Amino acid sequence: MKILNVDQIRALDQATIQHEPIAPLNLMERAAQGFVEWFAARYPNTSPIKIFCGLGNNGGDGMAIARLLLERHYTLDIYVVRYAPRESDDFMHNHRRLKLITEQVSYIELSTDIPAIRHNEIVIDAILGSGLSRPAEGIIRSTIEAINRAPATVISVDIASGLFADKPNRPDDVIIEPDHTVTFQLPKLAFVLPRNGRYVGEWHLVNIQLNKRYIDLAPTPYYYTTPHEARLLLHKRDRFSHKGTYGHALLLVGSYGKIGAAVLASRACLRSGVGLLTVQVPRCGYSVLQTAVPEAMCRPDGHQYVLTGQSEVESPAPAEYSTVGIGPGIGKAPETLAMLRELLPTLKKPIVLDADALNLLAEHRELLDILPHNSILTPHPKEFERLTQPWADDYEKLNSLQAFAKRYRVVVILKGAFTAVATPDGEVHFNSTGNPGLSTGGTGDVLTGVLTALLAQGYDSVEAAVLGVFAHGLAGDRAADQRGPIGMVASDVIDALRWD
Ligand SMILES: NC(=O)C1=CN([C@@H]2O[C@H](COP(=O)(O)OP(=O)(O)OC[C@H]3O[C@@H](n4cnc5c(N)ncnc54)[C@H](OP(=O)(O)O)[C@@H]3O)[C@@H](O)[C@H]2O)[C@@H](O)CC1
Ligand SMILES: [K+]
Repeated sequence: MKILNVDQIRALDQATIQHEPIAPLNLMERAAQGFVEWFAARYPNTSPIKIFCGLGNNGGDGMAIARLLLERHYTLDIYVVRYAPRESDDFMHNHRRLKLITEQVSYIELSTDIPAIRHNEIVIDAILGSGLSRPAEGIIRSTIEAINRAPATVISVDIASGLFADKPNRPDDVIIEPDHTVTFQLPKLAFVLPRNGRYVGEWHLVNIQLNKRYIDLAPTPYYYTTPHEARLLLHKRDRFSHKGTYGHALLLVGSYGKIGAAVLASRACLRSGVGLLTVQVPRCGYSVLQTAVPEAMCRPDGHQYVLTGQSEVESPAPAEYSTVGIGPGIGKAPETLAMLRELLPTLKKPIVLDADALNLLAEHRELLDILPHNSILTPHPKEFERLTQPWADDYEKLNSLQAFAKRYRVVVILKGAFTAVATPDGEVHFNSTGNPGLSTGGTGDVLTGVLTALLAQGYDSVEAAVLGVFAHGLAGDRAADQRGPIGMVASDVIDALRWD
């Protein structure tokens, strides 16, 4: 699913009006109906509601929503924040229509007009929408502050008032902090950026049949992976396939005290459909791995405690495997750095790099230039910062992510809520699965195993990254259902992986 910017959203609105064709007012009505249907399904009881409307089209939506809620017999106090002399045409029309069925519309011009909000109330925020052109000031600011102070449930229409949809706010901007945002059809970039968490809450999409052709043609680097899209990426298994069909992966993982990471990555790789798996661990990990992961072949490293890449066991060179996954638990020993230096130039196919492999790249940046093109890097934000530089806000981080992936022709998976997959072509795919329970030791090792398995099976790097991140997050969601987000551990995520 595409994520469009504010100018495109406005043009999409116009394209829908022109080509459907539909009158602007009817499109607003459709948006309001969509919101009210969502609302009624979620809050069937008539809790008292306070709705705050601005004077633009977001306020117009609010006026129409107020009318539709009254028709459904909700108990409603309606407020218009009169911050300017100007009102949009569609606001005016819906204001008039509302006044035909109720006298009870109050106007907020001074702080003393702002009502007290009680804890059992629901606040609907329709003050400012995607037309925000400057930070909220004056009476809008005071109203937002009062709503944020209130102990009520807050639901924003389209976007929290005061939040820019596609560019950074200033740190001292006053923005609604909703429990839910109900937005129209497509997510906004602001929704998937971590620092906006409190200004978005849980967000929900309401389909209002905006012009499909415009959406299909609109250029954007930003996408949000839906379950349907993820499923389309999944390769079907051929009935006549055999284990050779699904590749032979090599994992270079583990060091003394971190053999667990090797076990997790290996188990996840096997649970993600790899045909054959060989795991190279330092000698101290040999018995552990052979016992904990009997399905994998193990080639013990020549070194007792860290990886050097040497092995006493006869086996093919890493370049002969379908792919290689390097990083979980490897540490940063000089021998391991030397291994990386020697290994990288020999590899021609994309590989997966994680954890200390990334930290070694950050400390020895010349290695970045010899990464096989289309390799997948899986940093968390701190690791990515070490690879690049600190950022002032999420938008700067996003630019830096896109620039890095393009420059080194790699796929970068920046982990977090709405994990971002940046491609060498400059696209970013935000993931839709996962939960805070995944912030626990070992889940990154699991992801490395998953991605290594997908590359080994012949997925291209972008598909592997988008699908792998989605499936990993979904497994995390299933694990959280079973165990709760606090009690779940990385092994639960492996057990919850499913590929159908
Ligand atoms: N696109 C779609 O698909 C659909 C969109 N729909 C709805 O339309 C909404 C967008 O409507 P919108 O463009 O009228 O914007 P909105 O935010 O209501 O108001 C802008 C007004 O406020 C003003 N203003 C801005 N910032 C300000 C500030 N800090 N302090 C004070 N004033 C400020 C600004 O003034 P100006 O910048 O011109 O000076 C302008 O007058 C969208 O969020 C959704 O709810 C649905 O109905 C149908 C489908
Ligand atoms: K709003």
